[in-house]
Amino acid sequence: MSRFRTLDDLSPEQRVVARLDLNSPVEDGRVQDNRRFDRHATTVAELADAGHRVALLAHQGRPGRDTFVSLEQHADVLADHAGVDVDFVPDTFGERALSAVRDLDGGDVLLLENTRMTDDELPEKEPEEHANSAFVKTLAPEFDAYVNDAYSAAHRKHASLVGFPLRLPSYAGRVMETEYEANTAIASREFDGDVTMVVGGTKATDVIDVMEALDGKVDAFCLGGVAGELFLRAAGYPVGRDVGTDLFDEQWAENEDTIRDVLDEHGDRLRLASDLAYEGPDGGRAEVDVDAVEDKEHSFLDVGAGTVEEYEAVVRDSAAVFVKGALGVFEDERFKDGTVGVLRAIAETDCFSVVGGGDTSRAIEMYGLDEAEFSHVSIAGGAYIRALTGEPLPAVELLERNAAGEFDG
Ligand SMILES: Nc1ncnc2c1ncn2[C@@H]1O[C@H](COP(=O)(O)OP(=O)(O)O)[C@@H](O)[C@H]1O
Ligand SMILES: O=C(OP(=O)(O)O)[C@H](O)COP(=O)(O)O
Repeated sequence: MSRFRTLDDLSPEQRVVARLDLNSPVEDGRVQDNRRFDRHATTVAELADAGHRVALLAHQGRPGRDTFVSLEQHADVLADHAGVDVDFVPDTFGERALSAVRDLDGGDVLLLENTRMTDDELPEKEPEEHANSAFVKTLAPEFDAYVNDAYSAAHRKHASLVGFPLRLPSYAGRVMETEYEANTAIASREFDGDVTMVVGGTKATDVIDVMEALDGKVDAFCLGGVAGELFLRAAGYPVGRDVGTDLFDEQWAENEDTIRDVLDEHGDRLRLASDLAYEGPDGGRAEVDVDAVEDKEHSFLDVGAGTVEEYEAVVRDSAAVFVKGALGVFEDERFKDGTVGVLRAIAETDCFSVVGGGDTSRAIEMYGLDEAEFSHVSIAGGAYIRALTGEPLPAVELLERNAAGEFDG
């Protein structure tokens, strides 16, 4: 059971300031719709339907990046998903914002401007310091309650995430609640059978951290992606070729010793690819057994058909499966088989399943899998990794401390 309060504990008709994570891809200045809008819409609609006056805080991008844009478009996308009007004010805690907040009636929803456009938001500081920032000190008195729904940003110690619980009664939104429960399940739940982790993607350190942290909790790790190739290299296979990328050699140089140690220590639990896929001479998918690979002759972009079968069998025998990172470059249809094959096996199996990581979970809709067949599809990347590895999430800790009465009076 969670140790924070939820929307079930919120008194009626409150003035609520709610923190969402609407941080999204931006292409040619257009914000791309994605799961984050749909998920947060549940919390927003529930707050509006209950008659609260609702002001929303969220961020987009970081200063200096192309994705650092206003939240004006986000208001419309969110409104479409939530089925309620979402007004927008291009101000976060200045006079225009305060005036719009004071004009809210019960059931109204207002999105304030990108929190990262204020100087107070981004510095990673202790909650006490953030609670004394002009941002938090100005906004907090306008509200009766703070709701944090931004699980996927909960690893950041930013003002809008850790400052308000020192000043207002605080509650987890529905996204925060469900993400927390599913993503900590590997550490907090007992499963009646084997627990499997499917780990891939591009970041070797993510994979290493997860494997080290979950050693006692996981019966089998099925490896793929760039990380899988680096483990194959440690096992003596000449794979992992950089062609115009710095995915392999740089990560190898930085992590070789750790990868070798993990392989020595946990080798009996690791499943490495027995075959790999690459672009053949005719431009189609070609495959080769890892035993037959000549010195870095190909760029491998997926695990091979034999490996997919082996991993599918492991999944079918599991009571719980957690996924972090793709097994191949699934965005290219030729190299989707590993990622999609394993996801399909999970969907068809009656196991507890969590799929995390923004990129990997995109494969679900890209290839027409039914999200409802998974126990949980996380909208978090960095926070999901931290939950899996047991690292604390500062914003969650603040909700817990608030519920424990630490800041009352
Ligand atoms: N062999 C590979 N070579 C290059 N990229 C790969 C390979 N296998 C997987 N990927 C890429 O890994 C990405 C997902 O990696 P990552 O960012 O670590 O995971 P997530 O976003 O799910 O947390 C996918 O977009 C995929 O294209
Ligand atoms: O998208 C986010 O994290 P993610 O890329 O790890 O999923 C969060 O909104 C945090 O954003 P940040 O990594 O710019 O602090």
